[in-house]
Amino acid sequence: MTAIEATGLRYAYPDGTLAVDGVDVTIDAGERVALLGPNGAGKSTLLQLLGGLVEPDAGTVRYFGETTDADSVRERLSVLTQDPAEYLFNPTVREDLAYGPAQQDVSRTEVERRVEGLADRLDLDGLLSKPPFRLSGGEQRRAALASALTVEPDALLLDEPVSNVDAGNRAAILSLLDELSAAGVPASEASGGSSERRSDGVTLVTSTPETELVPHVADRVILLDSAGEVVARGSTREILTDVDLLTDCDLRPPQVVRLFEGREDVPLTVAEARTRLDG
Ligand SMILES: Nc1ncnc2c1ncn2[C@@H]1O[C@H](COP(=O)(O)OP(=O)(O)OP(=O)(O)O)[C@@H](O)[C@H]1O
Repeated sequence: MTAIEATGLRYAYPDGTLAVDGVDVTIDAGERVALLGPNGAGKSTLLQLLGGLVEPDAGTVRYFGETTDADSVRERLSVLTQDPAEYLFNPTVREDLAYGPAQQDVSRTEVERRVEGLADRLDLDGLLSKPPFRLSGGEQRRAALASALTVEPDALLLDEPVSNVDAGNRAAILSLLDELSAAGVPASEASGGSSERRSDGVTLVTSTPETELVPHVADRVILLDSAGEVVARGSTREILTDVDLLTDCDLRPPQVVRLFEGREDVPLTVAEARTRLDG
């Protein structure tokens, strides 16, 4: 099944800046895709168009093969922009995390279970009773991510999910995303709950200018250049090992790729490199 199918997307900001021009994107259910490109390439704009937060000037986006009305699938689609304040508007972090599922037909006990489970996974336990505007920038990002996950979406669109997040929390976020996409296990179940298991993993679309992040969140890459054109599509391996292509797009290839450049089976991550060196 197709999770998101976009054709001919075009969007110009009111000042005339053409951010996305004629982009087609098809993302299958359960896929992990990265929108990779330098600053200003149009990744955030494209992500917001795909998530139905912004109306395109031209083109359409179809969700789950069913509808072009993003609002009718809001329960299945979570979009996390770069601005945590868009998700944190209640008096406390706990209420922010509970807000999404509370709008749906989810029991109070289940809402509470999801909130506690995600707070535990994302190191927010001690912050639940705080007003969100009193959190640090990195804490706000984690709280916003948690609030996007408490609805247990089928598709998750994330704009630079680990920017401004420290190493420990980055690892926690990546491991949570890995579980969600790999097995489709809702986060609350991962922390000991009992909700139903999805047959597919969560569809994950991540926008980032960071090549090092891509192997952790995507199996496929849509590469944009600084002019906002889609210049390549391919597997994470194909794109990340093409050093010239990345450099032409003003992106830095992963350090480990540079280190092993020209050899067979270039590792994409330090963990892969270590396995190779040990093996
Ligand atoms: N509100 C706005 N008004 C006018 N132009 C904008 C606005 N927001 C973004 N742009 C422009 O649209 C283009 C695409 O911006 P976008 O934020 O989508 O890029 P990006 O690839 O996400 O960049 P970054 O990696 O820096 O987040 C850029 O040229 C940017 O200057």
